[in-house]
Amino acid sequence: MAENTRRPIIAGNWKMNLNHFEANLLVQKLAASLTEQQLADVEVAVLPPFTDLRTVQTAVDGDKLSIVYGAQDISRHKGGAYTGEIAGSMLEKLGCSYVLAGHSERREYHEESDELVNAKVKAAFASNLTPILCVGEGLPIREEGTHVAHCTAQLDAGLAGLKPEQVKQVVIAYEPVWAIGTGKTATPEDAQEVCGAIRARLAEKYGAEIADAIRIQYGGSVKSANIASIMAQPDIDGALVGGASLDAEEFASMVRYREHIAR
Ligand SMILES: O=C[C@H](O)COP(=O)(O)O
Repeated sequence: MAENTRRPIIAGNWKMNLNHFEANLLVQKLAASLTEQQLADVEVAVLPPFTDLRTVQTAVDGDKLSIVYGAQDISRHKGGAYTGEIAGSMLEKLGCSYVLAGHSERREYHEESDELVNAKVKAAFASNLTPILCVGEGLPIREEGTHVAHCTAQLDAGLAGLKPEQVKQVVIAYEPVWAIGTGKTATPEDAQEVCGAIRARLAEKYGAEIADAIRIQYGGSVKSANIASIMAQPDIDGALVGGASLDAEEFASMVRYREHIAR
């Protein structure tokens, strides 16, 4: 396997939290808590609700912050009569770099199918956005022991029909549903098992060069106290953080995860 040159990516998914005043405050505090070097070493992304995107854009552009941002969802449609939907072109215009596709909360509460997730991944590329494709198993599947097959099937479905050069850019987020917001983190070994299987599957389908370039995040109750052991795993290149990303100090401390290793 080639040397790992993947730049870690730590993304904060704010979910349905923070109004635009609070969004501005959090981004400012986050930037003030990190040095340029720390922001160069780790790509830091925030994924606010749609209603905060303009505020985040203004803060990032105005102060030339080395933080990127994106959205939590995207419409499969390009535009038109789709009440409540947000098109990729609108996100692109707001300077978004990333968009989540297939987060388990969308799959579960909004009945998003693999086919819809795949359409959203393609919609992201059509508007020059990088999709963060989320995969992960619920507790019954974990207990049954079919979690690896479940996640690789979601991976295959999410990436179906993409060109290899597009696949190479995708970020994959492995989030076991039973670990999201529960305080119950997967052990680093459990997380590595699935992330390693995801990379092996990518290598099988698209070749080692592409598989080695793709960044794979772990998500599910990640916080400053446990991030270092997760990031130490060979196939984990970042974290998708929910609750702990709403606290600027805590999130900044996660970005500095290497310091936790050094201790
Ligand atoms: O997108 C983030 C994940 O759902 C993880 O959320 P959490 O860190 O609150 O468990």
